[in-house]
Amino acid sequence: MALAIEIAGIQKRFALRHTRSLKETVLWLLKGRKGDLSKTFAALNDVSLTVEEGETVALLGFNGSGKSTLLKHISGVMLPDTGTVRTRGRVAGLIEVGAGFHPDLSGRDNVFLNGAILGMSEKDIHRQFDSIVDFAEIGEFIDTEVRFYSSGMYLRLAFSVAVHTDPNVFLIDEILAVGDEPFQRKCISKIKELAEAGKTLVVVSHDLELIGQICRRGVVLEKGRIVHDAPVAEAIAHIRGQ
Ligand SMILES: Nc1ncnc2c1ncn2[C@@H]1O[C@H](COP(=O)(O)OP(=O)(O)OP(=O)(O)O)[C@@H](O)[C@H]1O
Repeated sequence: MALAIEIAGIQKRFALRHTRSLKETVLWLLKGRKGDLSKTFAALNDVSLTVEEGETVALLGFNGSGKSTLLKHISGVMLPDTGTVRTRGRVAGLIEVGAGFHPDLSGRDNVFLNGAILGMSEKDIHRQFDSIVDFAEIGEFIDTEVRFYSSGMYLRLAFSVAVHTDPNVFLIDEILAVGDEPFQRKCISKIKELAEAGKTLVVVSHDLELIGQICRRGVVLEKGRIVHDAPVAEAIAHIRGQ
């Protein structure tokens, strides 16, 4: 099997923003700005992960463990400080609701904008347009500017565009939570369909029941490091401390 995702030794540091006292700042200036005034921490630390084509992987871990940051590196919206991330084929999904949408454009224009960002040709988007709007159940609101959309409506349109791009690698962050129950069910069955069609899935969720249904493999992160990589039931048991 070919690799869909290959992550080698990545590190990502963020600044810990906290207010410095006037004294600390003056001392720092007097010392000729030597040293770093702001502290940093590693949100991802020496993370290596390979995912084969067709695998369904859950990223698990407590709040702040680095799951979303890792997903953003796979999608390419974030770059590592060191190490490499390689993906094969078209990568799409839902990481942040509304990312890639322009608030002043209508739903219709955003379908074209977002579809293009995700690598669809204009012809493809025209061909799929009705199906995208049908799946999203946006109806007559398709010509409304998306800044007037509710978060659930954003999610519907973004999810619908993403699944219609025919991605090789599909990424999903917690995001489904803003959809209502019928739409969530519809998304979950679509995600299962993608998995059955041999697409690679990487899912971040605290809903362990759902994760158990969708994914076969579970990767557990703790303070920016991978601490467990196992069949999903085992990874879930690890998270639950069993
Ligand atoms: N752009 C950023 N700038 C600074 N710090 C960030 C940034 N993005 C994430 N972080 C920090 O990196 C750490 C990991 O965040 P991340 O969102 O990846 O965690 P997570 O495992 O997805 O958490 P949760 O389960 O709460 O969603 C957190 O401490 C977070 O505050």
